[in-house]
Amino acid sequence: MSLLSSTVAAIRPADAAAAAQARDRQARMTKPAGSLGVLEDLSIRLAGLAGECPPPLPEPAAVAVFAGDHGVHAQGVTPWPQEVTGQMVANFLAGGAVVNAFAAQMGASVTVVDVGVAVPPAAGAGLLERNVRRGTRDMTVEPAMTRDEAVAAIEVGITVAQELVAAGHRALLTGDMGIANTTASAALVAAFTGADAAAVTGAGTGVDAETLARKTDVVRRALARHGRLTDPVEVLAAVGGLEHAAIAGFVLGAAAERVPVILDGVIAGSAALAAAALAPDCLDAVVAGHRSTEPGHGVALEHLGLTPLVDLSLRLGEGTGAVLALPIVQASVRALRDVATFDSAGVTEKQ
Ligand SMILES: Cc1cc2ncn([C@H]3O[C@H](COP(=O)(O)O)[C@@H](O)[C@H]3O)c2cc1C
Ligand SMILES: O=C(O)c1cccnc1
Repeated sequence: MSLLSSTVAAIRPADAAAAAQARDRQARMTKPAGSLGVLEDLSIRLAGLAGECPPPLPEPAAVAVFAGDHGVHAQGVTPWPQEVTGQMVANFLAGGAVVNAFAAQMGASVTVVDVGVAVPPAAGAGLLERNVRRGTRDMTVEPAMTRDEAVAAIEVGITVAQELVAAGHRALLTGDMGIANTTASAALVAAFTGADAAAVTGAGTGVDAETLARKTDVVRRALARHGRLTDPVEVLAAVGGLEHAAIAGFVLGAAAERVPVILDGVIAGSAALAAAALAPDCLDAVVAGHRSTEPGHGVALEHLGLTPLVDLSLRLGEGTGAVLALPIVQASVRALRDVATFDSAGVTEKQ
């Protein structure tokens, strides 16, 4: 059996008994019932995922930044040159990017994975070199990847998740780097949700009105070029990116390991649509870290039935929004684990 098939087969639904235990404990903790709002639901979900109440604290945490380039860059969908992807990979490794600063603040490690960079930096300390090909093909002309390339990139993501869990991590966070990848993200969201190109295509790194119109047309042409696709791997291969495929695999790998995975922005949201189409139960492991300003991100989250934890008008990627949500996820478990009950603390309950 392939790694993808065995991983999908290993994904099981949440444990209802552990979730019920967590729900019961939330009602007995020394606070008015329901007063922790979304954090109560989150702790119940994480208990169901772990199959025990309380679940393990989601730490240590690891961000995996998957980097890849895009043939659709040739269509003028972003003002940034393609070589910025590889240059930013070097910046992540040197600790100089925003995700490094946020990860240092939150006590998370940063792992950088070259799954499809066109011009990678010279082999540097710490880079996971798992390059499947040096960038995708132009989706407006032909499928961005072959099916085999898409599966290989998915399996890179699964393997990285397995390696991080084997190293002791108990929270996985998605990160991305890939100039032009908001175009592929928009195409994936449209393909998986049926939304119109105009409803899911956004400004990305900050394109002008003319570029946004061209980008929307590129997404529309790519969707028309590939027709209606139903198989999730075919969708990824047609209009996705190597980092999208790897992030889909990373989500599946985390779910199979029953470790929570916190999603970043539109790149992760669009990749999660593919993961959920391959194994719907993987969503029990998924936490939406934040909502980015990209319109396709809100559409993806709604389709997945996920509520983002923070909404700070970020539009960066790299894993930054996922890292900001990490302490909220950790606090939800800490409360379930450490807060006394009315009985144990001798606090009188309401009449
Ligand atoms: C310096 C720099 C750092 C970044 N960090 C993340 N992105 C983000 O922007 C890119 C997607 O936007 P678009 O589709 O408009 O090209 C991705 O690489 C994403 O991670 C960056 C972009 C730049 C330029
Ligand atoms: O939603 C995101 O994460 C995003 C938005 C713009 C550019 N890069 C990433």
